[in-house]
Amino acid sequence: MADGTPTIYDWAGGSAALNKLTEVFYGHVLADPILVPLFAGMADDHPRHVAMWLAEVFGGPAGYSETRGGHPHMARMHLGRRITEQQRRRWVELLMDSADEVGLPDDPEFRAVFSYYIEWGTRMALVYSGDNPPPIDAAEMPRWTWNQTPPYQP
Ligand code: HEM
Repeated sequence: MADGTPTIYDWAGGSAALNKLTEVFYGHVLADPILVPLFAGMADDHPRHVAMWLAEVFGGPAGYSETRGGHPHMARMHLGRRITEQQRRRWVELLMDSADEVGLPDDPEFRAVFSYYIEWGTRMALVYSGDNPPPIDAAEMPRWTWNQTPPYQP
């Protein structure tokens, strides 16, 4: 960032860390009875695309917008999937477990901002997946910054 504060992407460990996270996470998703009905047919490169998305949201390279269709494509991928609250909760739970498993930073500031995005993003995915999705092109790519919890750098 301009003032020298690392981006959330950098703090997380960059693309290598996010790819590791999504690889491990979707492994758990495919083994989960509540989530597998939604993901059984997912593309092999789905974990890599979600890692690209997260990188961009958290202040890293804009690869998802440049090569994958940006926010409209992401939103469209959730249309009509009828995600339930139980599935959303499990998705969050498995992602947080995976964050621990792959050793994402566990300082309170990083985890707070990470959870903030994941809570919002999963609720948006549920909204897009339901009966009255918002217009696909109305939203911009979300960009998450530290806000109230800048990293603690002694
Ligand atoms: C912060 C939360 C979320 C993020 C960042 C996210 C991200 C994404 C992205 C980027 C794609 C498109 C990948 C591509 O470009 O091909 C996608 C697709 C998909 N998402 Fe999400 N998602 C979120 C929440 C959820 C939740 C809560 C569910 C269900 C419980 C879900 C189910 C799916 C499914 C089934 C697909 C299609 C997978 C495939 O067939 O390849 N997503 N998601």
